[in-house]
Amino acid sequence: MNTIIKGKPVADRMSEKLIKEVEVLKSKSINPKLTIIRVGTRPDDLAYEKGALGRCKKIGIETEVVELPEDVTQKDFVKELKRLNDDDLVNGILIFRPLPNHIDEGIVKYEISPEKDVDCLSPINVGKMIEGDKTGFPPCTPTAVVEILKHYNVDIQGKNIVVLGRSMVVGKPVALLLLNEDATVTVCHSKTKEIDKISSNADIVIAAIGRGRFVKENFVGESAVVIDVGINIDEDEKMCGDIDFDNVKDKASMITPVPGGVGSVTTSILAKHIVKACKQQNNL
Ligand SMILES: NC(=O)C1=CN([C@@H]2O[C@H](COP(=O)(O)OP(=O)(O)OC[C@H]3O[C@@H](n4cnc5c(N)ncnc54)[C@H](OP(=O)(O)O)[C@@H]3O)[C@@H](O)[C@H]2O)C=CC1
Ligand SMILES: Nc1nc(=O)c2c([nH]1)NC[C@@H]1CN(c3ccc(C(=O)N[C@@H](CCC(=O)O)C(=O)O)cc3)C=[N+]21
Repeated sequence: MNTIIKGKPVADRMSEKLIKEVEVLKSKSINPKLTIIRVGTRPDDLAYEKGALGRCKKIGIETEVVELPEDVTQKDFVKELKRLNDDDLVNGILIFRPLPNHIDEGIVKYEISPEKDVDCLSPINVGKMIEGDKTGFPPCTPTAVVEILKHYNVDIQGKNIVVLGRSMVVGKPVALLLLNEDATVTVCHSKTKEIDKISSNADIVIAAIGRGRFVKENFVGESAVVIDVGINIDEDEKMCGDIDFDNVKDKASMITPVPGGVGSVTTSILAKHIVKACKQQNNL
């Protein structure tokens, strides 16, 4: 028996709570605001932008997109970022990644104000995440994974969790967040040997490798919980995850779909971070 665990109920429950919180802020003449910095028009970025703007609008969060040309200089990029850091009306800044090659993320990450860094680009927020300091902002997608597990009452404490992928965007932070929730975490990557054996021993498998339908039933133990973070486009232009859903679904006890899974919760976490940043900046 398996249960398909969808993102929408998680996102909807979070939204309801956020709508009320924003109403309270607005009654005090405080208007939470997100500013997105997008360089160029990558389809990935545009997909996320559409979801984020829609979600914020529903919740009552103001939004603005600063669209910079593909050939924007590093100097102009940083100038724009500093302007937003100094703008008291902007509570959260989201910079789409990856940035073009000529803009050095290693410099940008030290420029964004940690108080407005709602998707964990700043090393200050990375440090807070490692320490489990709740005043920071862990990245939205890994936080969405933890939120889904908690929403569906999946035990995390003491469980063996295998994370497939070790990027700074998903794999590494999700492993740290789950470690902070008292799981025993194993992180696998492209150099891991016998990855299917390791993965199939886990109580919970989290896939974030960026390869469409790569993970088959031999990666999944009987009754494991399977969380699919992947967003890929297949040969038929259809969105699919890193998990081969049809191949795995009967073996898993719970499994997230793509679309309709983790991706749909990511934008709610972003909205939650904006409200949190806004409150912190207003000493509430
Ligand atoms: N739902 C959402 O909101 C979001 C979804 N995503 C999606 O999540 C997925 C992962 O994204 P991201 O982390 O940025 O991707 P990256 O390409 O940055 O990282 C992929 C990771 O997977 C590992 N990997 C690649 N191939 C294999 C393999 N065959 N076996 C084992 N490990 C492998 C890589 O290992 P190594 O380090 O050794 O190279 C790397 O650590 C993508 O599909 C992306 O679209 C991303 C952001 C948000
Ligand atoms: N700093 C930064 N953080 C990111 O997390 C980040 C980024 N930059 N750059 C771009 C990629 C890509 N990405 C997507 C997220 C959701 C959808 C998506 O399609 N979401 C749908 C739901 C998809 C589903 O249902 O699974 C929605 O919001 O409605 C797509 C792409 C985030 N990224």
